[in-house]
Amino acid sequence: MKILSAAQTRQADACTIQEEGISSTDLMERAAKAFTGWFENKFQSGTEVHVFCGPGNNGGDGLAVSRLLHERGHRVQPYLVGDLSKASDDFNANLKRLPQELQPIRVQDAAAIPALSKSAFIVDALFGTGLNRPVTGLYAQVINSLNSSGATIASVDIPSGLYTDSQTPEEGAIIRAHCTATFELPKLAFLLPQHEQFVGEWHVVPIGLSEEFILGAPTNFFCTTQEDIQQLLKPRRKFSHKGMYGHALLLCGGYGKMGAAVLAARACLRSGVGLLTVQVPQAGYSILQTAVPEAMTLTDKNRRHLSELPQGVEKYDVIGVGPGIGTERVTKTAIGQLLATSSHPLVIDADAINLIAASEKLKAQLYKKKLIFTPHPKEFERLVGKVKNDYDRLQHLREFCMEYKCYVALKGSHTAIGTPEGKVYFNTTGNPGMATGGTGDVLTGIITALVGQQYTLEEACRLGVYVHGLAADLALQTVGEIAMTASDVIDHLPRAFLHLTQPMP
Ligand SMILES: NC(=O)C1=CN([C@@H]2O[C@H](COP(=O)(O)OP(=O)(O)OC[C@H]3O[C@@H](n4cnc5c(N)ncnc54)[C@H](OP(=O)(O)O)[C@@H]3O)[C@@H](O)[C@H]2O)[C@@H](O)CC1
Ligand SMILES: Nc1ncnc2c1ncn2[C@@H]1O[C@H](COP(=O)(O)OP(=O)(O)O)[C@@H](O)[C@H]1O
Ligand SMILES: [K+]
Repeated sequence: MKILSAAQTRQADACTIQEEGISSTDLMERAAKAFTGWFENKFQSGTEVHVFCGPGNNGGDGLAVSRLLHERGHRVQPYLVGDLSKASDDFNANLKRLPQELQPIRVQDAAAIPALSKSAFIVDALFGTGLNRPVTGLYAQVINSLNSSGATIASVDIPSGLYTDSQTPEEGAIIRAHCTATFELPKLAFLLPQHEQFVGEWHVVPIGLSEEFILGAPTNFFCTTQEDIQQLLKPRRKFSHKGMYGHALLLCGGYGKMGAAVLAARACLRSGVGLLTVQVPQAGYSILQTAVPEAMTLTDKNRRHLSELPQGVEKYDVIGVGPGIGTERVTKTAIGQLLATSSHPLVIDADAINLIAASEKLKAQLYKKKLIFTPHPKEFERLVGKVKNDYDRLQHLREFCMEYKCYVALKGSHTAIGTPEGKVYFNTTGNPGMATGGTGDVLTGIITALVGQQYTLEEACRLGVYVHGLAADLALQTVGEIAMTASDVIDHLPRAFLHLTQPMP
């Protein structure tokens, strides 16, 4: 699913109106109905709803929502905020359509807002994607007052004051919504951790914008949907054998961190790899053989750390390296050898990233390789330097991938997958139960297995990250967020793959 800019969203609205031969008021009615349906579904009926409307079309939506909620039996109070001399035509049309009983309150001073009960609902329709400067003055006072009211805030399209696709200036006030229903497509701002406090839980509500326009609109940003992933999955062939699903090598584990190798290996095997060899320091031999009998185990000459590559490293179809390996000098030498000798795809995680990040010599060896990096945000900053904010991080992600022609799965709540073409795919599965040691090792194992099965590097990243989060979402039903461990995620990989391979409805 594409993510469009604010400007493209306006064009999509205009194009839809022209294509369908409808008026902009008709499209607004559609948007208001979609919001109202979502709101009622979420909050049930009979509630007290205060709708705050700004002067533009977002405010117009608010007025239409007020009318529709009133018709459906809610106790509704609309508010008109600010200078109405500039009100949009569709705002005015919807103001006229308000029934007699709904007398709006004019707010020209934040003091005009009555105290709202904590059980009340606020619909935030002050500004949408047409915001063109930071919110200050009266509007900021209103926003601050609503934020501190304690009532539940539901934003129409986007929390008012938040920029859709670029950094909101610090001086601008922003609504802190509990939830947001956005029209047709997710907005880039929703996917960034720095906006969690503003956006809350968000949902996309379709309003039938022009498919043709969306299809042709250029963008670098996408959200991965289940449908996208189901189209990527390759069924196993009846006469296939293990040799057709790749022989993967994992270089993982170190003294005291052999669990990282076990987790990556178990996840790799649960993700369909044909054969798996794991090389661990000598101290890990019995651990691996006992914990993961399906994997072949090689030992390093070093007792505690990775220090060498196995013989015949070229025979493996893919190599996953990093979890638990530490940053000893001997390990750095081994990573250097790996980058120098292997022509096969590498999945590079954890301390392998840290070692590369700290060495210009190793970085210089990254060119012309088939590489996937799976850093968390700290590891990513070690690679690219300190970032200023989440937009800056995205820009660094795109530049790093374009420079080294590599893939990076930048992990987080919405893991962002950067590609050599400068595109970014945001993941939509996963939950905070995954914020626990070892879940990243699981991801390394999954992606390594998928590359081994001849998925392209891009497919392996998107599918791997999606199924990793899906397994955790399925684990929620039995273990919940608090008790979830990395092993629970592995244990739910079978259900996650089953879920994806079942026929689409
Ligand atoms: N187009 C369609 O058909 C559909 C659109 N839809 C809905 O429309 C929304 C977009 O509407 P929009 O483009 O009218 O912009 P909107 O967000 O209401 O704000 C613009 C107004 O605010 C003002 N203003 C801006 N920044 C300001 C600031 N910091 N402080 C103070 N004022 C500021 C600006 O005035 P000016 O810049 O001239 O001062 C102008 O008056 C979209 O999110 C969706 O909800 C849906 O109904 C589907 C159909
Ligand atoms: N709040 C969250 N919501 C969704 N996914 C999360 C959340 N926190 C962490 N994750 C996922 O969990 C994994 C954590 O990886 P990482 O930090 O490398 O852990 P470790 O190094 O302990 O294995 C990543 O895939 C990340 O996307
Ligand atoms: K809004």
